Amino acid sequence: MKLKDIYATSLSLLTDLYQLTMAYGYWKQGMAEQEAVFHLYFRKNPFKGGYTVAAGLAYAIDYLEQLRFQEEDLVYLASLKGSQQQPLFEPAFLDYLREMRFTCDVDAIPEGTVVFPNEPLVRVRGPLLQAQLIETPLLTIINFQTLIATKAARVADAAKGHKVSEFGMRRAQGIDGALAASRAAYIGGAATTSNVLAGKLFGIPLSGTHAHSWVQAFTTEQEAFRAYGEAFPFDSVFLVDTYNTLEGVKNAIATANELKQQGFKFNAIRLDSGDLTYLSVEARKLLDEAGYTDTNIVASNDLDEHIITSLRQEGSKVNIWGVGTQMVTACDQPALGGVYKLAALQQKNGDWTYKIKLSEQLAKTSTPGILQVRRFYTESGYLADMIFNEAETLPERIVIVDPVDSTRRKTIAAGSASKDLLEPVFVKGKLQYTPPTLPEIKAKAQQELSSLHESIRRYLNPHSYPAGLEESLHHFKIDLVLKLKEKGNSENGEELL
Ligand SMILES: Nc1ncnc2c1ncn2[C@@H]1O[C@H](COP(=O)(O)OP(=O)(O)OP(=O)(O)O)[C@@H](O)[C@H]1O
Ligand SMILES: O=P(O)(O)OC[C@H]1O[C@H](OP(=O)(O)OP(=O)(O)O)[C@H](O)[C@@H]1O
Ligand SMILES: O=C(O)c1cccnc1
Repeated sequence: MKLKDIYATSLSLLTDLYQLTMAYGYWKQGMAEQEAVFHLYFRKNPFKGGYTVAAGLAYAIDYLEQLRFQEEDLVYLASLKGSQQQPLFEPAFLDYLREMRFTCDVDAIPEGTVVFPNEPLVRVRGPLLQAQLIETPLLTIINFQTLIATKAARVADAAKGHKVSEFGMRRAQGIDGALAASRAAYIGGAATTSNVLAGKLFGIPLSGTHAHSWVQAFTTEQEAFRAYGEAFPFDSVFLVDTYNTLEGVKNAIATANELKQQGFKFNAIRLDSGDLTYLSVEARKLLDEAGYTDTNIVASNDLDEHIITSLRQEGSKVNIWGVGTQMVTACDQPALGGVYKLAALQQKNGDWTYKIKLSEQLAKTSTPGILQVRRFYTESGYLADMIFNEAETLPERIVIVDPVDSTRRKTIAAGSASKDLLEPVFVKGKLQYTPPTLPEIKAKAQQELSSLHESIRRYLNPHSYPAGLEESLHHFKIDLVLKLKEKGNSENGEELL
């Protein structure tokens, strides 16, 4: 298998084996077409933060649009054997998969939206077999991009309006990790990427400086700067720390002076080691004294939101931040714990049976229903989010209950402005949604983040945004949990309304 073949292959087998074994089981039981509702949501904001930025929907749409079992996929599935060397799947099931077309309804919260724990980012309604099959790919796409967009939003917030350049490809989790991270980091707040393929594929603006090896390749540092400056008279950034940082700044200034007559524009220097506050302050003095007051100072070296905050508080003169490893790998929390849970199943008579997954911890108990998220807001920002069952009538008086601590409640004044966050994306398998462009998604994320109170955006013990269950849904869920516990957990987690 060559790399190019990986990128050309059908993605229909990009799922866990158990999705296919369950699909086979549902098909054998005659349950394949039974209408089901699943929700994709996470339980905790990443990085001990107060918010999350949704991302990855455009990838998920592409995945769902191509979902169709190809002959090569079916040949592979036909080759799979069980422990007694018997075929894992019978041919008639593979014929079913061959004819299968995606026919689910998918509703999703648009990319760039600020979201909170327990809110369905994606709701899938359709034939049980199909809706189950797509669990793993939806999670792999949405979990990762949402995580990285959130990390990037935190980094950009720390930079307080300074440009953040994403430099992460070399440390990213493989090729797709690098590409998806560049996309998500751009959504979250990075202004540019160094990943040229991400520039080509997604239209993200590129930026870059040069490496230490460039300086090492010449006899002297000044020769290296001169050569680079001649090659890029308007776009050079000199990396000044290969030997001695402040001597490097002086060499950069001398080179800029030399090339001035040729119209050279002294864009920036980059610092990549040492005490970035001290060195940036000293570098700024040298640059200003030489008349280069507009020359920028880029810093890199394992930066994250906390180091950037600290450097800013220390009075650093850095005004462009190159951030790689920590942002694209989300080093301090390398996965978002998004899950995909069955919440309702339709009976033959058309009635819904609501489903629940119990857990010892209430926080991990899923929410039954056909859920929607309603966001209440005022002119000055977001007020609260309510998760409710769209299939039931809402009471007059709106009370939102924290899903983990039911003593925390918020009553919403009648007539408050609101919008529902889940939007139709696929209707009966047909795409009905025009995905916004990447710059539009990025702009939305910026606007959304600015609607959040500062106390929710802070890193340390952020205020928790009121996002919870509509009161009657909360009661329904708790009653169901209690009933199931009484039955000793041995019976199906379900309730007919
Ligand atoms: N003034 C500062 N305040 C807080 N953190 C800083 C400051 N200056 C640099 N840092 C951070 O401290 C860490 C320094 O790491 P380390 O000591 O490994 O780098 P270095 O020795 O300076 O450079 P390198 O190993 O890349 O040559 C980096 O994450 C850097 O961003
Ligand atoms: O530190 P990051 O946030 O990941 O930013 C990207 C890093 O990649 C480059 O150096 P590289 O890591 O190749 O070498 P270095 O560690 O010796 O600087 C660059 O000089 C940055 O330091
Ligand atoms: O352009 C840069 O300066 C760059 C790119 C990738 C990694 N580190 C730095």
